Amino acid sequence: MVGPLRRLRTAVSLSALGMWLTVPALTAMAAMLTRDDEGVRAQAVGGVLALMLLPAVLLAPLGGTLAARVDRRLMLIIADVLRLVIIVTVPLLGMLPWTMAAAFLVACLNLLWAPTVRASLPAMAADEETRAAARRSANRVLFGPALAAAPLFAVVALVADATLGGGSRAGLALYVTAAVFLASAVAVALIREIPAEPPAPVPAPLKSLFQGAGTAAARGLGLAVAAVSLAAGAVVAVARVHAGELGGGDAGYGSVLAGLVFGLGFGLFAGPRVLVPFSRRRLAGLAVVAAALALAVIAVVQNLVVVVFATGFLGMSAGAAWANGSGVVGGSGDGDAQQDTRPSAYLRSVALVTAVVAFAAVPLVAGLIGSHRLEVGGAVYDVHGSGAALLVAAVLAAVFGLLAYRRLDDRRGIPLVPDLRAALHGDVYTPPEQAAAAAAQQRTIRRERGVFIAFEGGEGAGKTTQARLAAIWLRDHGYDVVTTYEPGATKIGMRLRAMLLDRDTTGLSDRAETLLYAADRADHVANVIKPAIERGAIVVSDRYVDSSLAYQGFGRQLPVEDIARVNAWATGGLVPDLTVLLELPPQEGLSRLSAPADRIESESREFHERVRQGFRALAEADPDRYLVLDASRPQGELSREIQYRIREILPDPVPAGTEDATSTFPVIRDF
Ligand SMILES: Nc1ncnc2c1ncn2[C@@H]1O[C@H](COP(=O)(O)OP(=O)(O)O)[C@@H](O)[C@H]1O
Ligand SMILES: Cc1cn([C@H]2C[C@H](O)[C@@H](COP(=O)(O)OP(=O)(O)O)O2)c(=O)[nH]c1=O
Repeated sequence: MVGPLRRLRTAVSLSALGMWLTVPALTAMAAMLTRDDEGVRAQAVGGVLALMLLPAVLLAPLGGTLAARVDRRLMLIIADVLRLVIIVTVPLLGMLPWTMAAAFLVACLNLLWAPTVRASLPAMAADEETRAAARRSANRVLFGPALAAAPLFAVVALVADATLGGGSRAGLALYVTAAVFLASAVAVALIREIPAEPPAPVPAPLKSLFQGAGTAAARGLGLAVAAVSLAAGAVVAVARVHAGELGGGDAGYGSVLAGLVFGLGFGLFAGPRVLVPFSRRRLAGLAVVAAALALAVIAVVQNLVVVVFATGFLGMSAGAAWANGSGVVGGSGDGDAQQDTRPSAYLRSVALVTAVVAFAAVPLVAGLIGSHRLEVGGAVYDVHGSGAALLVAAVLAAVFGLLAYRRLDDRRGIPLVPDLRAALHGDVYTPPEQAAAAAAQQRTIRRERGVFIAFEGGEGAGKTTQARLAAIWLRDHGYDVVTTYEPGATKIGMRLRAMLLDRDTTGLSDRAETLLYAADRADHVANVIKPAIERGAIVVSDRYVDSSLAYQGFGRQLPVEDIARVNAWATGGLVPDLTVLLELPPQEGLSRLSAPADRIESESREFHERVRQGFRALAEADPDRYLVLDASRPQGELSREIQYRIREILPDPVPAGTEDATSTFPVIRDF
């Protein structure tokens, strides 16, 4: 049954193409019929557009109910044929009132046709899986052809310009549209049967609007949606007239519409996928403001190419605002009636009603303002009514957008620019005060527990020696000390160490090596370091995270931030209280070693030099946490310096609470 489904999809796509073509074709006709009076012209175009949306606002549920009563195949054919007939009569009669009536009637037929399509596509599917896919693809079938319709209209307009005289130009697009409907009707007729599936109920836009948003987030988004719908609606409403003023004609009009639909499609697709660490709500608000700015550019810059690109940007911003916004309220955002929620129905109603208002009001305002020639300081400006009306709409959209941004903002008090910059680098921004407070809190928490000291440095720098000396000294002072090392301090760790350091391990990728060290570390922290710290012990570790940053980051030249992130996750963010860095030229350290070189030790000289520089850079970036020592100095001197520094961070050797216990100790008296 996949065959018939595909055939139906093709037929319906053709019909959808016809539906989208009627928009520019009918508006162009209206513009042509009123070409002598600029004010009337803008209003005629806006009127046609508003009439095309009005049925969706007023009659949407009725269309759905009616569609459910008639045989689907018949309904699709009737809708195609009637639309064809109406469209063909428009250029034949060449009258504005009929053009406007045609817009309304075609839109009513669209209203019968669209729910039929939604119910028919899944019904043609053979099994449940294809049925679900067909249901999901219904939007693509209905809206996708808009992408083809705008450029097709532009091409038809160019052809008409080149071949036909003034009066019949706008007619060609309508004849093409009629032909597309005819092709669709024939294609549907060739399909033998379309089984019925119970139709999904179509919500009433005005009722949704009246019922309200339901949630505060949806109310904020309502403002955002109103703003982008106003911006996009304003452009569409005056695009024909504005393109004419900029010397573009119908082809220019088609290009502007193409810019809008392609931008919109791209924004809907890419919107949720960009700047992933960034707040979706903030992004939705910003996208609205961007759309308003694009509208201002369209209003002010009198150049058709700029206008086309700015319209594309406007569409993209509007799409991104919609996609991110409807994600916030949990709606499907793509008009899928199957999973409709109250907020998403509300948002769609807001979009629809605002667009109708924009279609009707923006040309009216344009007509009221009219065209003027301004002379400011010798320079002459042509002020077109359409441009001025767009500017008014842009200001309104910007105000709505800013209000929406403020209402939606879920990161109040966090400055936008660093937040954006961090998101561009793939991070979530934390303000310095917050980060410092968190770090301080972490430090006090750790202090109340145990202490964690790491020894770092290149090969043969003396880490093992100094860690051992420090542990002996601490134990002498009555501390519970755990000495440990990386890699390989746990059972699993030992096996990882063997893999990592065995010279027979060949071809291990740098990333895999990083992850194996991190895996060893995760096990080490969970099973050795953390339990010891929690019971109040002092942990002395020979190597820790910084080794990975230096060896795998600087040595292997992998992105250091990535390694830091992986290790932060592996260790649950455990950072040493003190890191002792023993600094030594690699040649000197390597020459101290007696055992045969392992896999890492036998790396090149440049590798070890980079590791050394890496350690230095890490220490410089966080001087409070590091004690950097010249490891070529005598052992005794070094261990004394280390002791001085450790003393500063040591807790009271008698654990807190012990004194209380002692004071209540029964006194032993000698009777
Ligand atoms: N400050 C020092 N000066 C000279 N030799 C040292 C010093 N510290 C350690 N050594 C020697 O260098 C070698 C490597 O020391 P070790 O502590 O195992 O280094 P690491 O653990 O950093 O690889 C050992 O033979 C050790 O005795
Ligand atoms: C902990 C760790 C070690 N290494 C390397 C550095 C060393 O060359 C090697 C083993 O550590 P090392 O301390 O040199 O072991 P030993 O002193 O017992 O030979 O592992 C990394 O590359 N990344 C890491 O994260």
